[in-house]
Amino acid sequence: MHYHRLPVSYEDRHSYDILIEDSFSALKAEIQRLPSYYQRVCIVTDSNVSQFYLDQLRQELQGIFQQIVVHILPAGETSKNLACAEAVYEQMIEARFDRHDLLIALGGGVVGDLTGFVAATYMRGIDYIQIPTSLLAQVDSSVGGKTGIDFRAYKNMVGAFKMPVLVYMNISCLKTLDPLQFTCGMGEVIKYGFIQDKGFYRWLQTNVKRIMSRDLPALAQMVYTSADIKRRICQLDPREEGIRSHLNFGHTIGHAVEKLSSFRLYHGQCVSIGSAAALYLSHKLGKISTADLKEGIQTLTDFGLPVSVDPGDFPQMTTDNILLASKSDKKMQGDRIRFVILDAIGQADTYLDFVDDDLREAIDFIRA
Ligand SMILES: NC(=O)c1ccc[n+]([C@@H]2O[C@H](COP(=O)([O-])OP(=O)(O)OC[C@H]3O[C@@H](n4cnc5c(N)ncnc54)[C@H](O)[C@@H]3O)[C@@H](O)[C@H]2O)c1
Ligand SMILES: O=C(O)C(=O)C[C@@H](O)[C@H](O)[C@H](O)COP(=O)(O)O
Ligand SMILES: [Zn+2]
Repeated sequence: MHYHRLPVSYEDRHSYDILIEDSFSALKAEIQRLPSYYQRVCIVTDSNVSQFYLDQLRQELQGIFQQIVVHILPAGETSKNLACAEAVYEQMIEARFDRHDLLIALGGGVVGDLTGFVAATYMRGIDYIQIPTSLLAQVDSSVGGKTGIDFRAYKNMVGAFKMPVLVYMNISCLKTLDPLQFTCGMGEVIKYGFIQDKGFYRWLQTNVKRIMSRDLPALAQMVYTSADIKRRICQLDPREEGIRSHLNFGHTIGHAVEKLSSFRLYHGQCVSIGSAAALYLSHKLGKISTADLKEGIQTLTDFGLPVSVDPGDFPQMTTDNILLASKSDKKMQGDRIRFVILDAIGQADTYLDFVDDDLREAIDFIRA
């Protein structure tokens, strides 16, 4: 049994726990430990995850709630929009949900971000629990309370910070994740090595086989270390006023590529491509060696991640379009991009002084 409890404290007097388990069996007790009593719950999930885990979750929740409502979204990024959020509001209004009821997000980052956003906005805010089932959601999106939706294909353009009351991870769920989606999660995992923890980066490099074969103890260690790194950063800076921006490593050009692919490329793949560009720029500044750059690219590749886009597959991915889209992400300071670079492997910083030609060079590096 893998059992870890990681408390996340924020804004002086608030906190929630992250539970890392290998089943759902401790969930009921964890909900009963929460300080509030909830009459009703709405489980938001998607069309894939519901087939694997909805019945199990319902069983676990028997006897805690007077009513269990379920909302199933079509799986995938194209559901992370206002219309899908509205459909959840409608169902909650029909079932007469009020602020004392609860939402549960059962699924990947799409379900988690959207459910968190509904929780932040329904009647000006109700409680929600994250039950992340994808690797990406366990290592990243379920922690830290960044919630939101895409708006007119702009990634996460509308959203709110809303902390969950509990994050419950069952790492056994990772067994049913398809290989491509598993790889996507690795894009965010490797990010933690790059920005924060060289020892973890080395551990990942020496454990590729165990991780890719989903050896449960290896996954437990990896999910724990990742969630712990994210937890520590979010505790220091819950609203991204400083160090939390380091979690955006790979995301400026990554979000641009994700948008221009019309979400045909997955978030984790785009983070990997964006990381390759950010490694290139860190090298250009003389912060990391040529060997570090090559090794970084190799590490991403070893976990099956892409490090470039083929403009033949995506004709709209011109250098200028990627540059323009990078500038329309949320990380502008005046007319300059707040770009996350590495000072060294395991140490991130932000840099404001890239000119368009620097960025074009990095974009050309990832346009294979
Ligand atoms: N809020 C944050 O801090 C944060 C952090 C990182 C990413 N994100 C967001 O998260 C989203 C990406 O999350 P994702 O990669 O989990 O995508 P996702 O939610 O679309 O899940 C990926 C796919 O895996 C399926 N799936 C999930 N768990 C499964 C399981 N256990 N077994 C079988 N299938 C399963 C889903 O149905 C989906 O088809 C993006 O929208 C991204 O912007 C948010
Ligand atoms: O939690 C954070 O902070 C992150 O930046 C984590 C990222 O992996 C995640 O993709 C996040 O949603 C990006 O945030 P955004 O503000 O750039 O949309
Ligand atoms: Zn991300």
